[in-house]
This record gives sequence, C-alpha cells and structure tokens, in this order.
Amino acid sequence: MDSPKLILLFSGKRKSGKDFVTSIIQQRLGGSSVCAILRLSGPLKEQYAKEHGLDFRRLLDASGYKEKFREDMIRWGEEKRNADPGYFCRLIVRDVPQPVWIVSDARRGSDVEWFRCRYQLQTRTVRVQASEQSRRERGWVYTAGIDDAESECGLDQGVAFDWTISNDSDGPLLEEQLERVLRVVRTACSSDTGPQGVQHQ
Ligand SMILES: Nc1ncnc2c1ncn2[C@@H]1O[C@H](COP(=O)(O)OP(=O)(O)OP(=O)(O)O)[C@@H](O)[C@H]1O
Ligand SMILES: C[C@@](O)(CCOP(=O)(O)O)CC(=O)O
Repeated sequence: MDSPKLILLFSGKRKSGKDFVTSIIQQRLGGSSVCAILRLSGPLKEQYAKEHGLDFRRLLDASGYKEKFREDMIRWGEEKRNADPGYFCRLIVRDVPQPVWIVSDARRGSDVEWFRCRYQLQTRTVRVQASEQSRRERGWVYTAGIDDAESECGLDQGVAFDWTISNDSDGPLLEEQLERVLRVVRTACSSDTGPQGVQHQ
C-alpha cells in the first residue's frame, strides 16, 4: 500500500471553495508531483456518466451542468456506499505516489473514519467555511433534498476539525490561513518519521 506523509481531508458546503482552496495548496506545495488532489466524487461521476450517457468532464467542472444531476448522483452514490462505505475511498487511493494527498470532498462520517482507520497518523481534517452570501455570489442556490441532506450536512457535527478556513472575500486573508496548514505539511514532508509529533497550529 502507498504510504503518504500527510493526508488532508477537506470538507465544506457547496460553493464554499473546496476546489479553489485545495488547488492553491497544491500549487504552494510545488504542484501535482508533490501533492495529489483526490476526489471521492471522481470515480462516482465517472461511473455515473458512463451509465447515464453523460459528459464526465463537464460533471467535474464548476459550471451548472453537474447541478442538474446532483440529486440523482447522490442517490446513486449512496446505493454504493450503503453496500460498502469504503467503496469510493478505496478507488481514489490506488497507486498514488505523491507524498501529500488532499481529499477535496469528504462529506460523510464514514469518509473520515475510513482514512483515520487506515492512516491514523497521517490524517488531518480541514473545513472550508463560507457565508451563504459568498456561496450565493459563486452560484449556489439552496435546494431542498440536497442542502439539508447527508451529502451536505454529514460533517456538520461530530468532527473536531484540525483547521477551519474562512473563505469569504471580506474575511481573514486566505493566504495567511493557508500558510498555517502549509507549515505543517512541509514539516511532515521534511521529517523522516512523517507526521508523528507534528502539531497543527
Ligand atoms: N476566495 C475566492 N476568490 C475568488 N473566487 C473563489 C474563491 N473561492 C471560490 N471561488 C470561486 O467560486 C466558485 C466555487 O468554488 P469551488 O468550485 O472551489 O467550490 P466547491 O466548494 O468546490 O463547490 P462545489 O462542491 O459546489 O462544487 C469557483 O468558480 C471558484 O473559482
Ligand atoms: C454526487 C456527489 O459526489 C457530487 C459531488 O460534486 P462536487 O464535489 O460538488 O463537485 C455528492 C455526494 O457524493 O454526495
């Protein structure tokens, strides 16, 4: 099994900026040769697109396309997860050589448990927070059945996040907040023993 030095599990509501923030972290760490961004929704969207004759690439981007199918994709993914909660987790960690893994879309307690159980020392959790106003400005529209369901609310309680990042244009500077996370990642990467004893700040 591949053994990463550090795994950052990101979660946050729709349009909080998970993709935006994780991509900055990847760039700051030196790009995709050092840091892999893994999406639980990647294999889900790929299989869903195949079965339903959809455009997989467009399901991955930040446009409105994926929103047309979100409710049904959630239902479809939950069927798989109910049968096997680690189904998508196992798929995304296959053959990942980079020392730092970012999972950009943890949504459920079972996602966090899966990583903590297998990579106890390496796993850290990061919450991306944004106001409803910021999220609306980025295109979010409240949708009953999605925004009040497990896919969006599964990690609202029950996880003591190692870091919470505020991603609002009128909030604390993003770069300064990310620097705290980056310091810990760099320390873990430069230590022979990995993240043991590396404290978050
Ligand atoms: N701090 C920011 N400054 C400028 N644009 C931002 C910022 N954060 C997010 N955005 C933009 O807002 C949009 C939504 O962000 P992003 O796709 O990262 O959110 P997300 O949490 O991954 O959303 P979803 O889960 O709904 O796909 C994107 O177009 C992104 O570029
Ligand atoms: C179907 C689903 O994977 C869509 C995720 O899309 P995105 O991370 O918002 O691009 C959400 C879920 O798994 O509950």
